[in-house]
Amino acid sequence: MPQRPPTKAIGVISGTSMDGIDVSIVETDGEAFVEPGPGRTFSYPEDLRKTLQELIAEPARAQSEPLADLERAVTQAHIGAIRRFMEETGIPAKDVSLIGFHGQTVYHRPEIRFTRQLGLGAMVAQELGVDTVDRFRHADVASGGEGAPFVPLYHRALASSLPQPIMILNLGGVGNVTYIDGGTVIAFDTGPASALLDDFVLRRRGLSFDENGKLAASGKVDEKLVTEFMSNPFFGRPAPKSLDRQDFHARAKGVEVLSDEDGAATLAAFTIESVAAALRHVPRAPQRWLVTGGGRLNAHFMGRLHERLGVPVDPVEAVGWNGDFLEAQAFGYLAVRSTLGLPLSLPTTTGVPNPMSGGELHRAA
Ligand SMILES: Nc1ncnc2c1ncn2[C@@H]1O[C@H](COP(=O)(O)OP(=O)(O)OP(=O)(O)O)[C@@H](O)[C@H]1O
Ligand SMILES: CC(=O)N[C@H]1[C@@H]2OC[C@@H](O2)[C@@H](O)[C@@H]1O[C@H](C)C(=O)O
Repeated sequence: MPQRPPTKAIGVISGTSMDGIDVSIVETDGEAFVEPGPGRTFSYPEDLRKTLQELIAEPARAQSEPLADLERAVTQAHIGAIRRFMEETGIPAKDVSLIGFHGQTVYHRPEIRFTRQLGLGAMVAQELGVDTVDRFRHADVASGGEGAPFVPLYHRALASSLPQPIMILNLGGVGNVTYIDGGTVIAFDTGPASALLDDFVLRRRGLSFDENGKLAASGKVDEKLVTEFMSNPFFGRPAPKSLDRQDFHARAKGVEVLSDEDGAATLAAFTIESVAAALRHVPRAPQRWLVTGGGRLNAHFMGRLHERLGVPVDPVEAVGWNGDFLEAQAFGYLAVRSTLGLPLSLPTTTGVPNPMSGGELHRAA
C-alpha cells in the first residue's frame, strides 16, 4: 500500500559512457511503492558528445572552467530528449508532477568534496513547465560523503520482495553494486565496468564498444597485468567508495603492448576481478546477482561473472526490471524523495554521517 498518493516523476540522466540520454518515468510514493513506466534513449548530437568526451579526459578543465555554454547545450539536449519522450509515449507534461534531472557528470572527486554534473534544472523547469530537481549529489559530497552511488535506495524499493541477500550490479562505464539484506543496504563503486574496454576498442578498432564481448572472448588474459591492476589501493579501501570514470586509465597503460584481442581479454578480466572483489565488503555472500546497465548485454562479461561468482548471475530483466532505464527511473524516484525531505543516501551507501536528503527544487512558475 502506498504511504501517500503516488506521483509521476520523469527521471533523466546521461551516464558516464555518454552513449545517450536516458529518460523514463516512475509512479511512486517515494517509499516502497514504485511502478516504473516506459523509457527511451536519445543520442547526444555528435559534436556535443565529442566535446564532453574531450572535456572528461582533461580533469583540470572539467573541474575549473566555467563551461556556461556547454552546460546550456547539455541542458537543451536533455530538454529535447524529455520532449521527445513525452511525444513518443503520449505522456503530456500536465500528467508529470516532477522531473529528476541528474545532468552529465564531468568530474567527480569526493575526497576534495567536489562533484560536477553539468545541467541547469531551472532551465528545464521553465521550458517544460514541470517542477525539476537537480544537484542530487551535492549535499552528500559537501558533508563528506562519496556522492555516489545514488541508485541504491531505488534498488532497495524494487527488490523488497526478492529473496535476499541479493546483489544488484550496474555495469556502466563505471561499475557499482547494491547489497540488500532486509534492512541492510550496502553500496559502492566496484571499479571500471566498460570504460577501459570502450576506450581501448575505440583506439584500436574505431569501435564505440566491444559488441557482446566478442573481441575480449577471442583473446588470452595476461594474468600478471590483471594482478597488477588489482593491486590498486582502491580495492583495499573500505566501502562506501566511489570513482571518477577516468580513475583507472593512467594505471592501465600495460595493455598497450598487447594485441587487440589480448588487450580486450585482459581489460575484461580486470572488470570481472574488480566485481568479485566487491565480496570483500559485504557481510554475507549474495545468493544471486542481478545485472543492470549496458554491460549486461556483454555475453563475455556475463559468462565470466557466473564462472567467477559461482551463483546465478542474471540480467535484471529476469525479475521484470528494465536494465536500460533503472538509473533514469532512480532519479525520478529520488526527485520525489527530495521534495518529501526523505534521505537520498545513507552512511552505508555513500559514507554520509547521517541519512541525508538533498537535491535542489526549481519551480516551473
Ligand atoms: N551489446 C553490447 N555488447 C557489449 N557491451 C555493450 C553492449 N551494449 C552496451 N554495452 C556497453 O554498455 C556501455 C553503456 O552502458 P550504460 O549505458 O549502462 O552506461 P552509463 O549509464 O553511461 O554508465 P554509468 O552507469 O557508469 O554512468 C557501453 O559503453 C558499452 O560498453
Ligand atoms: C559521479 C557519478 O556520476 N557516478 C556514476 C558513475 O556511473 C556508475 C557509478 O559511477 C555510480 O557511482 C554513478 O552513477 C549511478 C547513476 C549512481 O549514482 O548510482
